Amino acid sequence: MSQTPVIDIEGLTKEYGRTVALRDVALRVEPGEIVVLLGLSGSGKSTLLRQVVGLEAPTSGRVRVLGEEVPSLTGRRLRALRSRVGFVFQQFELVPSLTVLENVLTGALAELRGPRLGLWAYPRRLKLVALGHLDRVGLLDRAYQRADTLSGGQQQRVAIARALMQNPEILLADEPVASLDPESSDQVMALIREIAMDAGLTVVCSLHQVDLALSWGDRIVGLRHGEVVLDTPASGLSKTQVMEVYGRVATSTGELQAIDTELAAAVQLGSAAHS
Ligand SMILES: Nc1ncnc2c1ncn2[C@@H]1O[C@H](COP(=O)(O)OP(=O)(O)OP(=O)(O)O)[C@@H](O)[C@H]1O
Repeated sequence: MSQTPVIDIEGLTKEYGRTVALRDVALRVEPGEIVVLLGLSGSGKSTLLRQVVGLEAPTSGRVRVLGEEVPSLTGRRLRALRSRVGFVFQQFELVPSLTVLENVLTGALAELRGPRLGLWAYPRRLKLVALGHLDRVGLLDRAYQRADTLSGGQQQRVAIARALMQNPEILLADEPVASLDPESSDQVMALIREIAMDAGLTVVCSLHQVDLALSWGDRIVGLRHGEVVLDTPASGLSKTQVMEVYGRVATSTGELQAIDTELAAAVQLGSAAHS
């Protein structure tokens, strides 16, 4: 018997003027699944993630998340839903001049209602929780350092610790490794997967690298021009099969070239990692 999905999207269309960013998208995500949204730039990945937390209204369709009809939520009920969904971004979005620990603590601001200036302003209980999350992401020894003194991969791990402060049921990650080198990318994706498995978190993560999607996702949902063109378990799937799907649906030489370039880069990275 299938469980109640944590995300249940049907017939979702989002238009920005004449641009159709999402067209009749259906996506059902079960508790604990790690779903990778895979697609070239502009395929609609970020738009879809924004819909999950009600950052924008859909043009049409249904978006149900954790049992709530997201487009109908406003005010306190929308904030309540968002507090159950952690978000990690490509550019980390840390406050550079604050310490690592303060950045993690900002993840609890919704619970505290209102800003806090300085470490002393946070309850000791939350500071201990934040230090625990920093330990979990391997950065306990950096707690009192300014965030901007860390590497990109470390900053993304701080952002993950910050998201964990919400004790989320879903983690959304929008191209979390797009600014990182291959080694840090792998580390961050491994960490997201480990944390999700430990905590029973549901993850929806957008990526444009086929290799990473196959290594770290349970399921791959391929988007192209706002439409779902692939929805399949990752295990047993080869890079060539993924690219074949994109190849079949590519409509222009330019698009095929972009796909080829991404595939070549993925193959190169894969062979470099294994040599
Ligand atoms: N606020 C907006 N206003 C107008 N058009 C938008 C807006 N947001 C997204 N779009 C358009 O919608 C389409 C999908 O964009 P989206 O950012 O969701 O793609 P993406 O797959 O996340 O791309 P990337 O990997 O580059 O982030 C694109 O054509 C984009 O230009």
